[in-house]
Amino acid sequence: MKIFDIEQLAKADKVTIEKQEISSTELMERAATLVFNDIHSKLNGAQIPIKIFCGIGNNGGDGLVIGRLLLEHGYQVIAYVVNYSNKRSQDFLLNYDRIKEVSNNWPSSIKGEDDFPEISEKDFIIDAMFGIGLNRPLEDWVGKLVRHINRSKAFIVAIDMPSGMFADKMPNEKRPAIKANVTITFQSPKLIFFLPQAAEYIGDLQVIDIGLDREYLAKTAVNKQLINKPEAQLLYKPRINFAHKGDYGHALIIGGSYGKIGSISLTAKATLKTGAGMVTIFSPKCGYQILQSTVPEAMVLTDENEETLSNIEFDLSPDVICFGMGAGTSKETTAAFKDLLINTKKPMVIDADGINILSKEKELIKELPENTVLTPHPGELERLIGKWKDDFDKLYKVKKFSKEHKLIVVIKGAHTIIVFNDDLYINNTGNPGMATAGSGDVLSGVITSLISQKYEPLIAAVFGVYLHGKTGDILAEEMSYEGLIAGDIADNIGKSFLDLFKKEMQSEGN
Ligand SMILES: NC(=O)C1=CN([C@@H]2O[C@H](COP(=O)(O)OP(=O)(O)OC[C@H]3O[C@@H](n4cnc5c(N)ncnc54)[C@H](O)[C@@H]3O)[C@@H](O)[C@H]2O)[C@@H](O)CC1
Ligand SMILES: [K+]
Repeated sequence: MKIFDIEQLAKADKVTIEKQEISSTELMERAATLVFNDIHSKLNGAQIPIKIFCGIGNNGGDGLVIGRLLLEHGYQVIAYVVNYSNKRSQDFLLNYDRIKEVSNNWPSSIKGEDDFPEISEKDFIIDAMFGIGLNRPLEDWVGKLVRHINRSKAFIVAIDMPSGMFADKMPNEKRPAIKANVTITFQSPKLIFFLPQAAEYIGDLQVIDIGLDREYLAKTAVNKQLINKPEAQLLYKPRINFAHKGDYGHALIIGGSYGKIGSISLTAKATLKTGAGMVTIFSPKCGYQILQSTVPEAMVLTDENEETLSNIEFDLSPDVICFGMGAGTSKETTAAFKDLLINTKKPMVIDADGINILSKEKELIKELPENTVLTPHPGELERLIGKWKDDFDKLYKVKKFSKEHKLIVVIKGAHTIIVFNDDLYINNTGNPGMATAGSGDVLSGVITSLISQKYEPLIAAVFGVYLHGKTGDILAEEMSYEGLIAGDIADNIGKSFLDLFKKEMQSEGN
């Protein structure tokens, strides 16, 4: 799914109004009716106090339409107009008149702190103060109202965006924004919704298709994509009949140290389970027996050193090399990694201590082959590119790093983001159950495996992250978040392939 910029969305509204020959009021009615339908289906007529905070622009207009529809369906609604400016939008004014027609309780106006209503924990709040039109800091008293609403602990549904949130700046103490339980957004999610620092403001995200002009949406180029099943399906390369294991490549997994052999064992297993034709593991000597018994399908080569890697020599020609899991960052391992980089120019995936070594020995970064995939978790990323001010600054720095070194960076997190040049691919699978030891080692194996099967490294990273997360989602349903461990993900990657083309269950009666 494309993720559009705010300007593109505003343009899409305009184009839609022209091409569908509808008024902006009709488009607002359409959008707000869809939100109403959703809320109505969940509340199902429940007589709970609903308080709607409306701005004076079109986001406020949405709030008034939702309020009118709720009143017409017998809900208890109080609408407030947050009077932060005198510049009311046309569609706000029109809908202000319309809501008066269905209720004697006219919307009351909030002009300052004295007008703040009491909000109980049991209230249901609809936040329609600001949407994508917010373009300057909130006035002091409006910020206070936002904090007042947040403090209430009431259930909050934000329309289009949590009010106070800018599309390109993180909320913070000085820049307050509504902390919604649910954000219902129109047509396209906004990038900020997927950044970790915004998570506590967004709550559960729902995207509503309000029927903006298909042609405009299809033609307009974006550099941000959300990866769901339809996008992942397009990345899959079907297998041919009569294939043999050579067709799916030979992956070499290098890493491990005394006490950390499990990491490469997980990576190797995931590489095989994702479909690589052959896997060889290179580890310190102490890994030999463990690896031969835990991953019998893989071949094992060992370093002359017992406990850490010191000299990575092999007499084979792998299609891809994955380096770093459990390797440590000792002097000798660093030297061995350096030799490996200088002597081989195979496609590479670098994880964990591989990234830590690159962070310490920055000149080694230029030895990485173009399109190498790096898979840092936040701590590793910070060591690699330095501290960032906020998540936007982080993305800026990673894009710069990617362009400068021609590398693909997989920023691991709740929504893992794959960065290549200025392009962002935001993954939408995965769950908190996957925050478990070794989950990253498995991901490296999945990506390595796809490269070995001749997927382009960027596609391998995007598709691999999707499959890894999807497997976690399928397993969490079977075994809970708590019960899920990395080995389960490695063992069950096949389920995410099966799921790719599985027909969704028809609802009963269909
Ligand atoms: N344009 C359309 O056709 C549609 C728009 N829709 C809604 O319209 C919203 C955008 O509406 P608007 O562009 O009117 O903007 P908003 O309603 O988000 O903001 C209201 C207005 O306040 C002003 N403003 C910005 N920052 C301010 C501040 N800090 N203090 C005081 N005033 C400030 C701006 O001039 C802005 O136009 C969307 O988020 C969505 O909710 C939906 O109804 C769908 C259709
Ligand atoms: K809002």
